[in-house]
Formats: sequence, structure tokens, C-alpha cells
Amino acid sequence: MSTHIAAAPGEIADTVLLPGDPLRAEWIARTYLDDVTCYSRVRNMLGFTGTYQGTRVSVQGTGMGQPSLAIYVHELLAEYGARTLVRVGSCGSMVEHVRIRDVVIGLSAATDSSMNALRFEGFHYAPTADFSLVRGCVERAEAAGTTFHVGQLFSTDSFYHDRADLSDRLRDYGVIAVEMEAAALYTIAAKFGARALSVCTVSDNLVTGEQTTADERERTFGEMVELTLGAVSA
Ligand SMILES: O=P(O)(O)O[C@H]1O[C@H](CO)[C@@H](O)[C@H]1O
Ligand SMILES: O=c1cc[nH]c(=O)[nH]1
Repeated sequence: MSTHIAAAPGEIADTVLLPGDPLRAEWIARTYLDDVTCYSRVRNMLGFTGTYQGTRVSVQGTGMGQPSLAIYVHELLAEYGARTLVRVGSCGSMVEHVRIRDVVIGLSAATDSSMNALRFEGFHYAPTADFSLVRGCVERAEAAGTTFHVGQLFSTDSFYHDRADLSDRLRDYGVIAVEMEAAALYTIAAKFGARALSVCTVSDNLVTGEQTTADERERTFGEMVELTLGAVSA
């Protein structure tokens, strides 16, 4: 057991899907995996292991925001030997053409977090996804006819931001969607030489004000999870 995950050695797969919401972790495991076991209920941040078409896969909730995700990702990498980590999250679109229900594959992640500012002092690190995972997800999305976009995410520390003008500026420089974890995931995975990617379903569009219903979220999260599982089990 690590500090925040109650799994015994060997109970967590090399490949781990990372939804922010622990109930989404349970839904993914029970909907898509066979032979599922729950390895951790610490703080209700549920974790499961099962198989997808013969490949062993775990699903671990991370909570919201980079400090929370960083705890789980660090322990998965440092104590359980995880090698491939894919966040399966929701995001807000920052541009009109990236519509609700579309899938965003996060090539890189800008951030307003102080985590990397402290880690790299005066240097500005560019948190970047693993290319083989990006390619695998793109191929799966194309084959499935999923509407998807590949681009830069904004991993913010503040869901409720006082400075919307600053995210507008990021949009002017090519950022397409906002979420709260990808930058920490890419950075910590790189430190451990592991592969990482964030795939997100657009739950709301900050330009048009459109939002998905709970039903739509479940259905479209399914598309994202299927293409991700297909990519990691290929
Ligand atoms: O749906 P999840 O994976 O939690 O992701 C998004 O939703 C949460 C905010 O509501 C943040 O964690 C953000 O990144
Ligand atoms: O972090 C997030 C997630 C979904 N929608 C948003 O606007 N922000």
C-alpha cells in the first residue's frame, strides 16, 4: 500500500486510465473491463483493475486539479511501476469550432499552476503528451468516426477564474480547451520516463455557453473511453 492507494504490489496494471471523478472510474471499469477487482477505496478515490480484450488495465480516480492528480500519478509511477497513463476527462472548449461532445486529444498543456514554476524556477517547461499515444488515439478516433481535435490544453488551478481575459489570451495563441490536470500528468510522467496523454470530452463551450446533459456526457464519455482503451490495448 502507498500513502493514498491501498493496492498490494502487482494489483495495479502497467496501463492506467485516469478520470478525475472516482465514480467515472467505477463506471469505466464495470462497463468496459472483464474480471474487475477494486484495489483501493482510500478517501473514496476508487481504483480498479480488469482486462480489456485480454490486456490488463487499471482505472484510478485522481480528483480535481493538479495537486490531487499529482499524488496519485506519483504513487502509481514510483510505487506501482505504472508505465502508461491516460487521463480520460471532461473539458471546456475555448473556441467555437470545438463543440460539445467532441473529443480533444491534448498534445501539450499550458498552465497557470505554480507547481512547474517552482519545479523549474525561471525556466518555462512545455508539458507534452507521448506521441505514440497521440497517434494511437487519432487512429482509433478516425476509424470510429469520432469528431476529435488535437491541440493544446490549458490546465488551470481555478475552475472559477477572476481573469477570463488571460484565458482569452491563451486562446489567441492556439489553446483550444480548458481542464485542470494534464500539465501535471505530462510533467510527472516525463520525470519517470513513462507515457502519458490526456483525452477529454467537451462538456461545455465557454464561447457559445452550450452544455451537455448528464445523459449526453455518459454517452460521449463512452466514445472517448472506447478509443482510449483501443489505443492502449493495441
Ligand atoms: O471530468 P474531470 O476528469 O474531473 O475533468 C474536469 O472536470 C473537473 C472540473 O469540473 C476538473 O477535474 C476538470 O479537469
Ligand atoms: O475544467 C473544466 C472542465 C470542464 N469545463 C470547464 O469549463 N472547465
